[in-house]
Amino acid sequence: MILLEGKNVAKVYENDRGLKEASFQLQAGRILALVGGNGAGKSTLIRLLTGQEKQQSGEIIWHQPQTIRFMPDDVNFPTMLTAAEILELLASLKQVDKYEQENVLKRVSLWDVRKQRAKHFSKGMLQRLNLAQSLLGNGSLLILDEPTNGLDPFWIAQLKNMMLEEKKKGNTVIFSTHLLSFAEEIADDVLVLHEGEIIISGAISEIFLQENSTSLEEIWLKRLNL
Ligand SMILES: Nc1ncnc2c1ncn2[C@@H]1O[C@H](COP(=O)(O)OP(=O)(O)OP(=O)(O)O)[C@@H](O)[C@H]1O
Repeated sequence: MILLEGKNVAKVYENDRGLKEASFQLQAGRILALVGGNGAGKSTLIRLLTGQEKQQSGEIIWHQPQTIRFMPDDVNFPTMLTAAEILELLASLKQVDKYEQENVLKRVSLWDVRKQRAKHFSKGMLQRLNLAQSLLGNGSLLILDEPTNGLDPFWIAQLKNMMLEEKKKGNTVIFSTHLLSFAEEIADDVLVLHEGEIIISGAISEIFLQENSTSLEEIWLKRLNL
């Protein structure tokens, strides 16, 4: 089932970077990887999907209205607050009760340190708090911008499980990453961006069949004639 369609969607900044006339279809109930190098346009596309920015031209047509849960890549928590206070603040915006807050803090192993101020947290702990806030609530579309940033291999494996749990519940997951292997392992669909343009898109299994390859890296390099 189609979740949304983008038709010639463009958001180009003054430096001529951003997203250039992208057309795409995203499927509901699946895991989609937005892949690309630095500055490829992944976060720009995510900001358009979350409504943080508006495209300059083209349109995004939602076939199914969604409540979005979002994990940004550049979160600035008020670190004078404790982890529990930060989560409570964000939970109140989503009207999420104490029980769910406790569950989610346990899920990311921050329950024992919930009374510590976030300024004493490591990068990985802050990223887990960021993940925790995105898991709160019932939004059927979970968007994660570079969720593996700062996470060690154990937590990357946990993150994978959480994403698969979301899919099992019937939710849609969209995430951005530089890590092709992570995308291959977890995603059903992929959209590869390069300098603001989509160079590969579709179901990963079908792309592998068509390209007679089982490596996104190989296909990506071939597309770029490298
Ligand atoms: N607010 C902005 N003003 C000017 N240029 C911007 C702005 N936001 C993004 N850009 C430019 O658009 C391009 C795409 O940026 P974007 O953040 O979407 O890339 P990305 O694929 O998420 O990259 P990264 O992996 O490095 O986070 C970049 O070259 C960046 O310089």
